[in-house]
Amino acid sequence: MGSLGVLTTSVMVCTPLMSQSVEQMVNDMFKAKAQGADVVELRLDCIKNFRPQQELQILLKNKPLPVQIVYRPRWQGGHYEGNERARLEALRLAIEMGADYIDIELKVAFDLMEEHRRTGSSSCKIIVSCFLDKKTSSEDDLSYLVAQMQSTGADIIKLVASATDITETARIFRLLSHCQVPLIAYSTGERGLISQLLGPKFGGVLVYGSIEGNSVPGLPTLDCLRQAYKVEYIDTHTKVYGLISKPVSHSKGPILHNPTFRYVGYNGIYVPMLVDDLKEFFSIYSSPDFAGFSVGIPYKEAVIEFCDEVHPLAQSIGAVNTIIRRPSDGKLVGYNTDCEASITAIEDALKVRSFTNGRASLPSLTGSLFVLVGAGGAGRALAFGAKSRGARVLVFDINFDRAKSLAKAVLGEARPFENLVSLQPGRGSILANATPIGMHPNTDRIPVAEATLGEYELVFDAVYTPRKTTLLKDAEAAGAITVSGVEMFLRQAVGQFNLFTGGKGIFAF
Ligand SMILES: O=C1C[C@@](O)(C(=O)O)C[C@@H](O)[C@@H]1O
Repeated sequence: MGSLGVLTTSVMVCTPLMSQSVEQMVNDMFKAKAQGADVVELRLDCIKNFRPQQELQILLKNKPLPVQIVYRPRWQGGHYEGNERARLEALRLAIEMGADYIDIELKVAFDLMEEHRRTGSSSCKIIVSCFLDKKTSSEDDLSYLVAQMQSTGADIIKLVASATDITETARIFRLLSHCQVPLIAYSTGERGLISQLLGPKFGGVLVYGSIEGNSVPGLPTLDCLRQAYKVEYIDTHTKVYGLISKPVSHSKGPILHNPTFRYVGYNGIYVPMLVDDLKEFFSIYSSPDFAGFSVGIPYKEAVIEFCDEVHPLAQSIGAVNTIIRRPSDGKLVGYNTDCEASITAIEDALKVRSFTNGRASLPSLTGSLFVLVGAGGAGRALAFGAKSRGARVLVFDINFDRAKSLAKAVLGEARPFENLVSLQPGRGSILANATPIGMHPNTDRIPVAEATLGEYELVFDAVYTPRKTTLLKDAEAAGAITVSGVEMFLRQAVGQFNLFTGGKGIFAF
């Protein structure tokens, strides 16, 4: 097992503040400090009717931690629309007044740097920055820009590119690894999030995090960076694990796997990966640094094609939710930890009910009717689990062919989705939802008719955000035993964690 990453003192966590008034900006600086920021970026261009002379003084006098001053013009994606001379004058003033860092755009950097060198006795460090808008830039373009920024003599350079696909972020990692000058580089948006989280592994000097309640897409919160990811422990040896999914932001995987890695002293990080194209993804992130993956909706079946080997259970289910890059030969090996996770969660709930009712015999699924809604990756795992315990599986899916094919594989039955609302399953049946119906943000939907819920002995929902879905609430009201997707989530994650760390039986239920 790897050892915990080395505590790096070089990575700084910075909070961009876009407050609209100076008072709010000062308040937010204190909030950022309390939440773990090392430095704040003050976006002067967001302050309404900003008056540099008076207001810079207030900001710099009251700063509780080092500040980066940014006065971003419209032509670089900011809000400042006024005169360019006045803007540069404000930046000069900030240097004189004791700003710790000034951010200047590449286009104006040569002149300002020259002036700073001539007059410069100040300790203010200059960040030369460049923002690339929507269109994707080639790696050569990016390297050229970095070289240009470096040639200004900047203390730090900053490059921000938008990412239309997670694979574009790999360019950022290569730039970070090769740059001679301290480099801040990241891709924006949800697809670029890993550039923030993994930046320190590849040599990035700064990670951005937002204060609670001011969330920005693609920007983790300070609390998340400090508590879940512990960015200060990420080093070049840190192994990367990620959840490949779309959507991905609902996952609780990062807040479960990261602290657990640390708890057992394993130098790993687990990050959400919003993937659009599996083929492209696996071809780009093929290095041993990317040591393993969880697989979420909608990719659990499709991902099999990209595995070099598939564990027999996952092969028979036809769905993989865990992939390990085998250290000895780099091959991708697929597993399924969903199947045992979901079935044992259901069995344990039945056992608990049986004990509390004082029944002598242990309940079993043998012979029960198992009504499954959703024949995707999670549904397949449930169907195979139920079948292995001797249940009769009845499958519904909006895609009837998909339902039929799963029913055939588990010697069960498929019925058209429209029939689900009128299904009368009979007492003692089990209902399992394996569709995203009811998942955040569309939490008020349920996959079956509420009136039929009273017939089920147990209702399971694979959805775990929210923890208690509307389906589970209604089922509980109808008297059924309910099993939350959180149970399945935790159990599959334990299986995954043991595979990731190679530490057989570290945790078990
Ligand atoms: O179904 C799930 C949940 C999950 O997608 C998540 O949300 O973290 C992770 C998957 O590995 C697992 O099979």
